[in-house]
Amino acid sequence: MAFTWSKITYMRLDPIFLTKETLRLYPAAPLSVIHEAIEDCTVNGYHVSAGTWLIFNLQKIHRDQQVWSDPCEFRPERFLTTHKDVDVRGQNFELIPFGSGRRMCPGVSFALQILRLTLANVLHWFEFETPSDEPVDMREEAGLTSPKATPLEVHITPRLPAFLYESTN
Ligand code: HEM
Repeated sequence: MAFTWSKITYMRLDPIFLTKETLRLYPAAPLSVIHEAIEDCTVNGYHVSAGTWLIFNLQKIHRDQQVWSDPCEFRPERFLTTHKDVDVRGQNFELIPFGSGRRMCPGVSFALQILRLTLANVLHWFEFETPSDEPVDMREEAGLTSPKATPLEVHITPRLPAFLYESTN
C-alpha cells in the first residue's frame, strides 16, 4: 500500500517544513517589491540597463517545474528529501519569499520563529474540519498579497482537556 502523508504525520513533522512549503506555494507577496538596477549588468543573457525597475515573480519562481516536482502540490516532506538544503533566507534563489540581497526582509528570523510557534500551537491545540468535510479550496486570487479565492470556512474544536485552555490570570 502506498504511504500517504496523513494529518498526523504532518503534525509530527517539524513545523519549519510546513512553513517553508506554505511560503513556497503562497508567498505573502506573490510579486516582489520593486528594485532598481544601479548599474548595467547581464543576467542569464539578458541585458539590464542601470535604472531599470525589476519586479520578481516569486510565485512563478516557487512553482518552477524544472526545480520542484509536482510544483503545485503541498508536499512539505520535500524539505526532508529532495530539497533538504533549500532554505528561505535568500541564499537559495529557487525559494525567496523574503527576497534576497541587502534589501531582503529584515524580519525573516522573527517571522520564522513566530510562524513556527503559532503553527505548532494551533495544530497541537485544535482540530480543524470543513463544514461539509470538503477539502479547503486553496486557490488564490491575484493581488499584492495572496488573498484566498473563496473565504475559509472551518470548524475549530479543542483537542486537549478543557482546563488547559483556561487563563491562569
Ligand atoms: C511571513 C512573514 C514575512 C514575509 C514573507 C516577508 C517578506 C518580505 C519581502 C519579500 C520583502 C521585500 C524584500 C526585497 O526587497 O527583496 C520584505 C521587506 C521588508 N520586511 Fe518583511 N516579511 C515578513 C515579515 C516581516 C516582519 C515580521 C517584519 C518586521 C518585524 C518585516 C519587515 C520588513 C521590512 C522593514 C522590509 C523592507 C526592507 C528594505 O526595504 O530594506 N517583515 N519582507
